[in-house]
Amino acid sequence: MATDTPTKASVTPALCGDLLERMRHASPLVQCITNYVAMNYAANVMLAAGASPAMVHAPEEAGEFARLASAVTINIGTLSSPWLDGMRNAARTANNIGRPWVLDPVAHFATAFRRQAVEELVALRPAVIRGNASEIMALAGTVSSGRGVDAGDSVEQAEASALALSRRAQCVVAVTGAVDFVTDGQQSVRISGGSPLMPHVTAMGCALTCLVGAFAAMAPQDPFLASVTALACFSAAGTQAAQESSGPGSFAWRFIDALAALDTHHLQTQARIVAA
Ligand SMILES: Nc1ncnc2c1ncn2[C@@H]1O[C@H](COP(=O)(O)OP(=O)(O)OP(=O)(O)O)[C@@H](O)[C@H]1O
Ligand SMILES: Cc1ncsc1CCO
Ligand SMILES: [Mg+2]
Repeated sequence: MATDTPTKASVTPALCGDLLERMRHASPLVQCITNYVAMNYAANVMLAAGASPAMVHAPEEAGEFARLASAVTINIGTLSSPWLDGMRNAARTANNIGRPWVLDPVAHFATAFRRQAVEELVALRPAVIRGNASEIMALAGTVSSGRGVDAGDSVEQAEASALALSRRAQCVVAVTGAVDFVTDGQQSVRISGGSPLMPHVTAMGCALTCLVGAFAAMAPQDPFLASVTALACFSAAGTQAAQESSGPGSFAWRFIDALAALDTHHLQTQARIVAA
């Protein structure tokens, strides 16, 4: 299908391929504060892609560790007070020393604790917010149908919210689902591919957030390119893995193999990135 279709946006599959190559070569250290569910899968996804993940979240060390990392990712999936302290410390350090950090506002609309935590974290200036459609709609103040960690809305329904959130929070917003949407408030793209099996494997979105961090580490001045590249890698690996999978179990491990085997040329010729 449409391969290297020129986009009005500044991102092309060729640029994504170059960034993948550079990321693999540098293998950036990324501090991933993610949830108990995602930790193992996300670390394996990062290693398969070529990054170096470290799941470091304790409040006593999260801020100190952020100094060592080239990017930080923060996911509130299994939030608790001490974890929130660690998140604050890491986000503050990242800001102070100019490291990009990525926010995944898992089910932030569900409880007052989560809502307040995410409000505070958004104020700490993430470079990218990555979430599913319901999470992004709710964060923009739109009525949404999310239930727990799963989306109840389509990405299409969330696009206007993503744009509004991007302008308000002054960051890139990446909404994922059947066709992903990424915007920095000025330029937007849609990325298609992947597989309907993906929402049936827990923590794929959380792992993707970590991968956005890996690319942001390599392109701190261009979080839009970093986000699109991570999403394009997931789409390409997801399409590939689904061809041989008999269900979500085999898909989960085949996806890791497909990500490790994803070559730059394949990404450059097969990525389906279209200006929105
Ligand atoms: N129906 C679908 N078809 C193709 N790809 C999909 C589909 N749904 C989700 N994806 C892909 O799955 C990945 C994870 O996105 P998703 O929106 O499911 O995250 P999430 O809801 O935050 O997941 P989790 O909270 O379980 O980590 C993305 O790469 C996205 O493009
Ligand atoms: C299932 C689940 N519960 C809290 S976080 C998480 C991983 C998917 O977001
Ligand atoms: Mg999620």
